Amino acid sequence: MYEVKTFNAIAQSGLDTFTDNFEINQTDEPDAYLIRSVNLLAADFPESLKIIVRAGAGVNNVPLDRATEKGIAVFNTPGSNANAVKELVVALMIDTARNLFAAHDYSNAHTEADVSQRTEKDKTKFNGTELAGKKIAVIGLGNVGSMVANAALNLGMKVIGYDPYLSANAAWRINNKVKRVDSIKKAVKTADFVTVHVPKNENTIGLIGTKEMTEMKDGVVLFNYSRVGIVDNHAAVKAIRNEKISHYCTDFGEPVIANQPQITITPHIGGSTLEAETNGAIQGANTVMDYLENGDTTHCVNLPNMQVSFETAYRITVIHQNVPNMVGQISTQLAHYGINIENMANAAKKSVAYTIIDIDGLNQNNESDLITALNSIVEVYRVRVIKHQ
Ligand SMILES: NC(=O)C1=CN([C@@H]2O[C@H](COP(=O)(O)OP(=O)(O)OC[C@H]3O[C@@H](n4cnc5c(N)ncnc54)[C@H](O)[C@@H]3O)[C@@H](O)[C@H]2O)C=CC1
Ligand SMILES: O=C(O)C(=O)COP(=O)(O)O
Repeated sequence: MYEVKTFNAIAQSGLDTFTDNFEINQTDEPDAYLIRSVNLLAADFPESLKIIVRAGAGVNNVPLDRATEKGIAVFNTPGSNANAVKELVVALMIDTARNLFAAHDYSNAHTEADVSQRTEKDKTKFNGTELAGKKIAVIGLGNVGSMVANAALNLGMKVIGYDPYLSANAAWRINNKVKRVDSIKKAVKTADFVTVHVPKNENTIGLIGTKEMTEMKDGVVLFNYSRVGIVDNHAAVKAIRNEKISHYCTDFGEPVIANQPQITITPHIGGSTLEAETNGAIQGANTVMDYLENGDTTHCVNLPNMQVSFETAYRITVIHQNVPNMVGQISTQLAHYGINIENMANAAKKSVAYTIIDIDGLNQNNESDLITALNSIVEVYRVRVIKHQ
């Protein structure tokens, strides 16, 4: 029986996905965390913890290097909430183009009797523009960005995309009418709307700052539905004052942008739909089960992605440093305990590697000695022995 501790609101349909081999509880010694936006950057992890699954996209709330060194695999559920973000960005583009929030506030501002009078009175104040024919720059063309780009094309917009690290899979999803360019400057130069859909990391903090805003067209509408800090909010406030930006929409409030008519702040609700929460929770539960029962690492963000069919009675998995002679050291220990390897796979991702060893026989008396011996290899972060279900 594996124990799963949850943080944040995890959809019941996801919790119901777990089989009887898993128990959801708030134990201090869980095998798995299933989380959303909880900030774990300063958290201590219990020794029992083997996997953290972020139901959603962004893993900037998890200390990835520290998790790796503790032998904890970290996963996300890519794409599970992308459509929700896309629809919100499209809604806000229409809102800003048609002055929807201001029009709503105007109609309701006074007494009930005023509402009908106001219906015709000042409507020219709220004249808008249409999206068709306008240009949008999409920075980051992954799960969310590709959907925003394709939706914008369907609305009759011209779309320019910038993503220097685009995966082949993501590239297939993008309509070939999206014009791809090789710099942010080229992407934003003539765009009426600029939207950013990149992960938050050391390379993307301040990705859109004063310099990039200066390169934008006067009157641009800017969106940050990625993370706080990817767009420099201080620079955005200045650019609004200078009439460079006409409206800024973001999912991440900060005091510097509070209570300003040209700034729309939503309280991090990009992925908050019934459908997205359901997708993320079900995908997350399946990920927890697959890793704990099979050792597979599809969509793992800190280990190489491996999927090896589990045909034998036992599987040994080892998370270790990516240095020479690891496979040699591991197989020497297995030989020492008289264990014959049926199948072995090894892959690396930057400084970390993952080895899967399938075996048919394991003397139960030797199991803990074997684990101790493998764990005593200094470059090893974690060893697990999984019994075939
Ligand atoms: N507001 C909300 O509720 C939500 C926010 N997000 C945020 O949006 C981000 C993107 O989400 P997904 O599209 O699902 O992730 P993704 O991983 O599918 O796509 C991210 C894309 O950004 C690209 N990229 C990375 N660095 C870049 C750079 N410097 N310049 C241009 N492109 C760059 C990558 O190549 C990738 O194609 C997440 O990391 C998360 O922070 C995601 C979902 C919900
Ligand atoms: O998936 C993401 O990256 C999100 O930002 C969604 O966050 P949430 O799960 O709604 O707290």
